[in-house]
Amino acid sequence: MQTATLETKEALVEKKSMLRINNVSKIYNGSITALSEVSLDIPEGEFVSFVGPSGCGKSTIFKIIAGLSDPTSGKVEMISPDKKETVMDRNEVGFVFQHATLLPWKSVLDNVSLPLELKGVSKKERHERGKEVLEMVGLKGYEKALPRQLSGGMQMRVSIARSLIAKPKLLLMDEPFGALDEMTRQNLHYELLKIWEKTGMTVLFITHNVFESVFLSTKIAVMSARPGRITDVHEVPPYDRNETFRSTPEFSHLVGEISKGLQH
Ligand SMILES: Nc1ncnc2c1ncn2[C@@H]1O[C@H](COP(=O)(O)OP(=O)(O)OP(=O)(O)O)[C@@H](O)[C@H]1O
Repeated sequence: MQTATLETKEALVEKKSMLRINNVSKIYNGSITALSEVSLDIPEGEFVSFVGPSGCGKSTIFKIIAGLSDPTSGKVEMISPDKKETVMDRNEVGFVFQHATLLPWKSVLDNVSLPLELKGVSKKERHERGKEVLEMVGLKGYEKALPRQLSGGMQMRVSIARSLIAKPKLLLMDEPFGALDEMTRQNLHYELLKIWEKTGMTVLFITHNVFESVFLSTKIAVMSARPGRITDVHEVPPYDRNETFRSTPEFSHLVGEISKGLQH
């Protein structure tokens, strides 16, 4: 009798798709082709980075996924894990931008709770949940602080906490660490990976930093200059995401491959 090893069994269980980008093109003002026939299938729970030159349409893809912009042709399907039908429910999508965009007059807790306030959730409930997500991003004790009293890295943590409060299934992060210094950025890499592992969310992440993409992702989509196309998709093998990984030959090899792909 043949018995499959654990790895073989796991390989046989195909991961469910969470997002299907089908032949998406986007032409702005009838003349600027930002995206040309972009297709990508993203299984549930993946961490996918998009790297590519400035202006290749990375933010445009995110806007289309979030339903903030319509594709000129093609479609994006988001498959909710909880429901049978294919849905594109904006409530299940969280967004984090490069700048924290916090309201300066509101406390950290009120900033984080804002999405629930807008939905009419009671103060007691949204503050409870706000405290939970602040703890997740390592900001317990800063509930009453104002944004100006925090460093850039801490403000970004608040922004991440705010995106988590509605428990998104899919988190879109558009160069969230681009404005931060290297040490802060690396610390946030660990925090983000912990959150990703704990929540099981699918994360899509835009970055110009190839090292960052290799460190964080399970999959990396490399894009060409305008009109943006996906030219390569790299799978990052499972590994322990710790400091040692950054100095391994596998890490350097992947960084080299992706950097080469970006030059084409
Ligand atoms: N609303 C718009 N109207 C017209 N052109 C636009 C609009 N939004 C984006 N573009 C153009 O579409 C192309 C893709 O823009 P997009 O912001 O998606 O690229 P990107 O890869 O995210 O760039 P960056 O890395 O610099 O942020 C660019 O040439 C941009 O100028």
